[in-house]
Amino acid sequence: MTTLLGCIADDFTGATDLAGLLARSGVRVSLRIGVPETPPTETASFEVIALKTRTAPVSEAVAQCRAALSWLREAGAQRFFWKYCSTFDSTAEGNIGPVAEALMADLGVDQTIYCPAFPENGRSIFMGTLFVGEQPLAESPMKDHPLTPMRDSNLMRLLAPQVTGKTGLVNRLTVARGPAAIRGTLQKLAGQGVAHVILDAVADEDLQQIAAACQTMRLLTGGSALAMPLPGLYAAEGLLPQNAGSFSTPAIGDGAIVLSGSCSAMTRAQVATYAQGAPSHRLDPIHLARAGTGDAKAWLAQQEMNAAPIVYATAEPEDVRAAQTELGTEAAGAVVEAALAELAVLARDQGARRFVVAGGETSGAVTQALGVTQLDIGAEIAPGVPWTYCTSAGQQIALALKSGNFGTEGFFAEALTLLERR
Ligand SMILES: Nc1ncnc2c1ncn2[C@@H]1O[C@H](COP(=O)(O)OP(=O)(O)O)[C@@H](O)[C@H]1O
Ligand SMILES: O=C(O)[C@@H](O)C(=O)COP(=O)(O)O
Repeated sequence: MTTLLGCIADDFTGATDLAGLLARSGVRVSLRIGVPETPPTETASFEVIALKTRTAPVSEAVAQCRAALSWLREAGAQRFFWKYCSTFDSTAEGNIGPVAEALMADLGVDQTIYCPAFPENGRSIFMGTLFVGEQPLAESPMKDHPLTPMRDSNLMRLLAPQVTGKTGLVNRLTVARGPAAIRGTLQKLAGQGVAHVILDAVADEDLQQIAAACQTMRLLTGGSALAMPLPGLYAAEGLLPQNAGSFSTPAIGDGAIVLSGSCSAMTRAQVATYAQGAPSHRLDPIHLARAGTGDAKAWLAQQEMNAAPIVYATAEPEDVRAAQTELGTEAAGAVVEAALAELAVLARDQGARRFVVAGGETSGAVTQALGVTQLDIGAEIAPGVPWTYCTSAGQQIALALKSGNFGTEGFFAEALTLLERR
């Protein structure tokens, strides 16, 4: 099937979030892990390529995203979506802006839009300022993120240093006036040479108006919620074939494991809740760096996968800072990611078939270690977190890749229960 929308996501939880929101429309969404090594053959109307580029060096992120774009164009896509985090997670150099500029250059477009708003999960944008719930981004727990601490809430100030072109804003007052007003302002800004336009959105209705105004643009950028209206809009354009449809859920074995490398406020609460009722093992990055994974592997070997144990490195901000001071930020993250990836493979070999993974970088490491290349999208557990299905070493498995900030306190148990009921 010819691909209508080709999407590139900068991390794995972001990719499943996007795929899940597109799949709400009932269309089949295919998610590839990394840029496929073979040319596109059996493609879906909506293709998402998951990359692990959020904190990669700029040149590497740009090269991977351009390769993904090229594969998606080969699959027939004419329109593209660059998905990044609803909290605009990025470093001072990128990679949101540099990737957008590279994709624009490859597609020959002069302007694109940026809208990370995800109202259902409390992310809204007003006058260019990004809010998490009622707090400006830089006052939210995102200020303490281990890899991308967000210390400014103004999207124009965050984006401007990441791009070479001019930045501008379509504010909420214009967005509320609907697609014609939005298009008019975008054209006016284009006349002033503004290439990178941030759009305010505080509710799903705003995103619907923005998507309707911009659905024919070759490149859109933003959070998953901006893409959610696109299948409906494409159907109204007569672009969606009748048989674009869905996929049937496979049977999955009972063994389960929860792996958490996210240190977000929500994940900390989720780990504390789940660990009260399940076997748990905490990973300490300093111990891992000195002594390796021997203790963790020995603990795991004694666990029944039917008891759905949890292994976590999730820690309070002061403990994360202590590990980073001792090991360096990158090395502290890497040692945890490598340990959780190794344990995921051992758990699979011990019979785990359902994997709940918390954290975007963590999910990338685990999914890659499990040798997964493609995911089908199933039921949504919480807004932006679907169950996904794939094979690993010849076994049918299910993965729930949870963004650090998503879900409520009972998420881990809820995820496993939802799968049991199906
Ligand atoms: N105790 C810890 N100390 C330092 N870094 C940690 C610790 N626990 C996890 N990390 C690292 O923090 C990062 C969390 O990022 P990620 O998995 O993307 O979570 P989130 O989805 O919350 O952003 C990962 O690189 C992880 O390995
Ligand atoms: O847009 C979002 O918030 C998520 O889809 C996302 O990108 C998740 O990133 P992590 O919080 O790093 O898991």
